[in-house]
Amino acid sequence: MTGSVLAAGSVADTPGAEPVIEVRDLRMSYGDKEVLAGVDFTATAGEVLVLLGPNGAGKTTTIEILEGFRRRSGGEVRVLGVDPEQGAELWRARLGVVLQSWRDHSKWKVRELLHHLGGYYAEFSTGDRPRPWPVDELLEVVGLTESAGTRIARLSGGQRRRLDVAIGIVGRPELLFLDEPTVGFDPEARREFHDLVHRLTDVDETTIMLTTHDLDEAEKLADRILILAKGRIVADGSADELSRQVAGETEIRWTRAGQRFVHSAADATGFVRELFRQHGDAIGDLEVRPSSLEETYMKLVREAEGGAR
Ligand SMILES: Nc1ncnc2c1ncn2[C@@H]1O[C@H](COP(=O)(O)OP(=O)(O)OP(=O)(O)O)[C@@H](O)[C@H]1O
Repeated sequence: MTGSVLAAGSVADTPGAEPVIEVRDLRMSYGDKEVLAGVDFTATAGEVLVLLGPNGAGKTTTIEILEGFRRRSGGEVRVLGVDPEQGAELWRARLGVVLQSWRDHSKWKVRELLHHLGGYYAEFSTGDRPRPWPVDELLEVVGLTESAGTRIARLSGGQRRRLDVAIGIVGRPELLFLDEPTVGFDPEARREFHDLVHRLTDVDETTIMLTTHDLDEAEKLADRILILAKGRIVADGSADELSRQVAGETEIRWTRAGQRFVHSAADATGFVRELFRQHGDAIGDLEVRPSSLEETYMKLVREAEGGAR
């Protein structure tokens, strides 16, 4: 890997300039089956990246490779400046990983478990980032204060997921991976979780990479959305940037003579101009709506899969 664009130390002299995640031409096959066929992206400090893609696209595989839990077939990866396959204990302490629900330790009480796990991070404490997160503060942050003395086996699904998040952040990670974090959350828990994500990035400048199938959630949380399809990143940008990337999707609605009309146009401005030229004052209730993330997502995935638009 010597001489590559990812060579360690290439930008190390400029504090803060080094990307938190750098992925170049990442490839992964399971046996004969190629799941990742050349994935490229970067993440910078404090960004929230949302990885979207159809079932089986390779989102979990990608995240597991970045976490150092899975060996890649090819390509170059740096996470916090380190190849995850070489990641030592100190590197691991700087990462937070929220796995699917924490099933063991069901007899432990919430506070005990967090206190216990947090203990492992004390030796990695720094002036900038005192570790671990004080348990009471952490309980407050994830909304589990009232369940502090509850045995894990007795938590509801949503509370358990909050505990998963608490476990992921107890070491005050610089980079946090969340794989479908809000599955099973009720709307209130979901909103609180979104607030928590914003707090983590605002207060601690934590970089967050998460997967979800909830496009509304993606739109609310993401600084950048990555769409993975057919083994590649087929779109990379904010929700607005992605919708601009997809042409012909602006929806125009209006009423005229008591009737409702809907039309999709690539050149919405031109269409509206023509509409007024023809019908002028007869036009009412005009709405021009850029395509939703769902429409954009569907279109980009279908294009990647070579299907009909
Ligand atoms: N350990 C494994 N051995 C063989 N194939 C695997 C393994 N793990 C995943 N796969 C396959 O790789 C592909 C990608 O799986 P992955 O779980 O990464 O996708 P995903 O995008 O996270 O999917 P979902 O949205 O359904 O969670 C799937 O076809 C899956 O069956």
